Amino acid sequence: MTTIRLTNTKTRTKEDFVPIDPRDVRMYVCGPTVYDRAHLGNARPVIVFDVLFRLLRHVYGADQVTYVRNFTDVDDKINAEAQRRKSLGDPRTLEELIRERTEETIRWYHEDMDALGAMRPTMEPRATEWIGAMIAMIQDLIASGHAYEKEGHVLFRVRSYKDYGKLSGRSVDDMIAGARVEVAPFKEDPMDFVLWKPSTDDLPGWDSPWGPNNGRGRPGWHIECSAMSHELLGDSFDIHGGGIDLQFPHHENEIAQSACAHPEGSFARVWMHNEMLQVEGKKMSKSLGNFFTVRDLLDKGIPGEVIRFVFLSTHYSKPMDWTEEKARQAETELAQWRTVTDTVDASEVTVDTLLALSNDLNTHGVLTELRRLFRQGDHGALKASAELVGLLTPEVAWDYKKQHVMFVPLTIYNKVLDPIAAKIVQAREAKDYATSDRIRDAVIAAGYEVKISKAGVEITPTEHADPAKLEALK
Ligand SMILES: Nc1ncnc2c1ncn2[C@@H]1O[C@H](COP(=O)(O)OP(=O)(O)OP(=O)(O)O)[C@@H](O)[C@H]1O
Ligand SMILES: [Zn+2]
Repeated sequence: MTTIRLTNTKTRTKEDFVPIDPRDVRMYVCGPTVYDRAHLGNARPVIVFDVLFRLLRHVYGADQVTYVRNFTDVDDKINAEAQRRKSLGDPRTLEELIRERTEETIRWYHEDMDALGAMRPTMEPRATEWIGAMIAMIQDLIASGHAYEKEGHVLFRVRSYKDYGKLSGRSVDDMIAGARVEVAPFKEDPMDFVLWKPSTDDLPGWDSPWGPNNGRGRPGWHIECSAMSHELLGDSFDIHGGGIDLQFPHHENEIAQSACAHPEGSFARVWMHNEMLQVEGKKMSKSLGNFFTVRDLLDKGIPGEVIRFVFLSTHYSKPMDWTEEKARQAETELAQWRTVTDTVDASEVTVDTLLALSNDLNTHGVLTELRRLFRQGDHGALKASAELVGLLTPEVAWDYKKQHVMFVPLTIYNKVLDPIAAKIVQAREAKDYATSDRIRDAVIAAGYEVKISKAGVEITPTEHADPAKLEALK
């Protein structure tokens, strides 16, 4: 059986992945807070963990892998949007408006992530459906001295958990010095974080054992993931994932809660974090306002498969940018691959594809292998290997005869252009620059742009392109 190796953030090393139970491999990934459309950065963990899900299914069997990704549907940002609608005169109750907001956001999320070819996780629990489990877990934490109630709030006593900070490699004192921890009168220690907080009558709330008004309140964000992962995956499971921005405090807090409530278990064995999609060196985020949504790109006509390809071209552990140039190149390659695999049956995933992917999800290496298969004309293997990373599948099919990313309206003249590009490369390799220049000039005269670089020769039609003039050059 293939050995998968994954970089475990907890140990900071690449480790052989050994599932607790190979017949039931279990993964939890922190999902979105459903208050608005997903931005392109939010799509990165979806694609990264979709690729891992596909690999696990390939290695252990499609029915032997459970992937849970939650929806956080209780949050101040959701309430704020509902309140905004109410203030604009919507006659419905705040509860109805909140429900409407979360429902529509979940629907959008599914539509957008489906368009990127991401498989739906096995289970997608909503926080509001698991409040009972959260309350029970908080009660256990209070009973064992790891949490306390004060003024209707319940707080986790961070100093009661000696390993706090291990995941992110920080000491509690460093964290206090460096972090934006909220100092509040109801906290014994500034590091303590909220497990439960009171709710007013007009905001979403559930009865609880804590505080006045039947303890009407709502859970803190961190306890949601600890409770839902425990309910659905048990005391110990294999992989926990999310973006690196969640490592501290969210994941640190999840670990503290789960380890203290279920000391008999090991919670997640492997922690994996994807790096950020950036815009000019900064994390793409709602709060910085430097974002565009997945839907913006799809509406521009950029195929979801192209977006997926661009993400796969950078390793998940490296920051990356979105550029139109990357999208254009991705589209060109995918169009070529789709042209040759369209009527071909998938054969077998190649050994090199599996080796690259099993090596800590080296998706860039997989693309290199796919290029090799394309060049060698091994189209059945190209299709099978591409499908393993969610490319060339029917779910993300698009009209590849039409160009989408460039704004010049054109068809892709691969069949003519490829042999001409190859001739230029051959002439240059033979140092016959007179011939390569002659062909290049003729191609330009036919209305094409020619880019020659170390990576190869790229010919793209301009709006004046006249394919008939190329026939003689073939
Ligand atoms: N720029 C980014 N690049 C990669 N992953 C990201 C980026 N921004 C958020 N994520 C990830 O998206 C997932 C959903 O996060 P969440 O719903 O908390 O995001 P958000 O609150 O909409 O984002 P923001 O960080 O923009 O406020 C998390 O796994 C998070 O790590
Ligand atoms: Zn989480």
